[in-house]
Amino acid sequence: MAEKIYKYVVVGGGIAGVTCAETLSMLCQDDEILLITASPLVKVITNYTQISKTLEDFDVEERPMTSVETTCPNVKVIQKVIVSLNSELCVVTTTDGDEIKYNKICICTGGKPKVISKDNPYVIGIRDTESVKEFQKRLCKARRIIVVGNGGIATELVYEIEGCEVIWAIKDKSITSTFVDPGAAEFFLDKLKEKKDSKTGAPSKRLKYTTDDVPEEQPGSTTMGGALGPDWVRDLSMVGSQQISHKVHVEYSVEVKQIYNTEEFLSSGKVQNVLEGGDGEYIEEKWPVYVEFTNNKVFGADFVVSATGVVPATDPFTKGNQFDIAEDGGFKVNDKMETTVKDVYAAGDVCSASWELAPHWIQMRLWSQARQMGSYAAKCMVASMNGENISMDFCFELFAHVTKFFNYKVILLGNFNVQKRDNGQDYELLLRVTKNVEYVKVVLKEGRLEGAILIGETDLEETFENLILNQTDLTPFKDHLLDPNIDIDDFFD
Ligand SMILES: Cc1cc2nc3c(=O)[nH]c(=O)nc-3n(C[C@H](O)[C@H](O)[C@H](O)COP(=O)(O)OP(=O)(O)OC[C@H]3O[C@@H](n4cnc5c(N)ncnc54)[C@H](O)[C@@H]3O)c2cc1C
Ligand SMILES: NC(=O)C1=CN([C@@H]2O[C@H](COP(=O)(O)OP(=O)(O)OC[C@H]3O[C@@H](n4cnc5c(N)ncnc54)[C@H](OP(=O)(O)O)[C@@H]3O)[C@@H](O)[C@H]2O)C=CC1
Repeated sequence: MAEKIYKYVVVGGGIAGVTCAETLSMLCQDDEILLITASPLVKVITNYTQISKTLEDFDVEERPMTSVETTCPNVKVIQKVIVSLNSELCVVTTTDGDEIKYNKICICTGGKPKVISKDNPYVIGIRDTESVKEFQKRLCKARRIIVVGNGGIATELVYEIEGCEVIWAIKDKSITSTFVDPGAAEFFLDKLKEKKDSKTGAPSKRLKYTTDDVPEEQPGSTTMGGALGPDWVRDLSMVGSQQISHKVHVEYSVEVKQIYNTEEFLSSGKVQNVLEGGDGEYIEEKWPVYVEFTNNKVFGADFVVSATGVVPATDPFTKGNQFDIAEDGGFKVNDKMETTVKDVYAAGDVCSASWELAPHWIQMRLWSQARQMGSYAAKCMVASMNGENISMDFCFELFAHVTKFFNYKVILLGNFNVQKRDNGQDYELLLRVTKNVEYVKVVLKEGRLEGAILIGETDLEETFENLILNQTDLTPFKDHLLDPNIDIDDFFD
């Protein structure tokens, strides 16, 4: 019998992989598509709505992997971990020695948390459902934890945790710096100090599956499940062991210098630093772990959460293959989502966009981009198979992200933090702030809109999106752009 060769293979059961497989299934209804996932639960997008040209909203559900076969009958899903790729022979090998042949393959293996002091038992990272369970198990007994990092996970955690003191250690001079500017950070600070009565927002109505509902993971497998995403904190109990509501201390402009266990610390001769740096009231207590920061202050805690970003999970594929790897560790992909190895595509957190990026688009490892890349990669694979040309998807024209921080709606558009700075160009910032209600910042370059940060219910997103895309010269209207008494939609009609 002839050896089976799959025309299309997709690796990864996260948003990028599942979207890629679903799109392939739709485009090639006569072909069998193989989706290989290490995790028994896959991530599926539901309730997708396009809010505007580039802004999108959707829910994400974790479902048993077989659900993809139900909705896409020409997709076969198997739970296996890929350990190597032979790109010459177009074969991937799994932990149990199975060899799978492909014509075209898309790697969507996501990322792993970039955990500081990875082997320290008191330091944990958060990525998937299992790691959150571990976090909750520890939190319910904890009186104080240290959260290191200043991005999405840290921001969501420090806002949600109750009944446990949080020391939030950040490298920067302002909070949430991966997403917002210092002005918006200041706007958020009130919420950080606010006493929380109970969880705000409606509980998620989504179905929840756990790994107990599905077959066991393969023995010996350490591969993680898909990354968590929007709303991951909403249904979770984030309560420690103390009778306190919400107590966060931000330690600014620091990095971790050293981590000690109790014995190491007590014999280190640095006990005095706790008195100087921490709240003196805790000096009598013994903590399981002590963290010394670069400002020489030391804080004791029950455990440390390292929310310090992700490293693309390229490992099993790189050995013996000539992949170009970007500085951030991802597979470099071109404008057709092709890696530098023939017939190998990559999408989602595992890849690094290495085409000439549109002026108002940046890559951030986000749920929406995983979906967009997975879908576009599938289209590129099919176009290549059919010898057709394909133009870049419109979603890569403008960076657009909707999320929620400190219970505010947050919309980020374009070059919102002047991440892409043209040297020699003057950028002008316009601001409109109403304390506890909204924060609006726009970035102008030569009178044209470059980007915007919209916090609160501003209703400005669609107009600003158009202004960035059209590059309208706003010089004559600049003074009215953020005037709350002017209906900006009418202004530009
Ligand atoms: C706590 C948390 C909160 C987040 N919140 C948001 C948010 O609010 N908004 C937002 O936009 N983004 C958010 N993100 C980011 C978002 O979740 C990711 O960008 C996105 O899910 C990445 O999808 P992916 O498919 O590329 O990778 P993943 O979801 O990581 O999926 C990778 C898949 O590959 C599989 N795999 C890995 N290695 C192998 C292998 N060797 N063999 C076979 N299979 C393998 C894994 O099991 C998994 O199924 C959050 C991330 C985290 C961790
Ligand atoms: N609502 C949303 O949109 C959310 C999105 N996410 C996404 O999930 C992924 C994982 O989240 P997260 O881990 O928070 O990653 P992020 O990339 O959002 O943030 C990581 C943070 O850790 C800092 N950092 C990196 N290394 C160190 C270090 N050694 N010591 C101290 N700080 C360090 C980074 O600073 P620097 O940048 O200076 O290196 C950055 O502030 C990200 O892709 C994120 O975008 C997560 C939660 C919510």
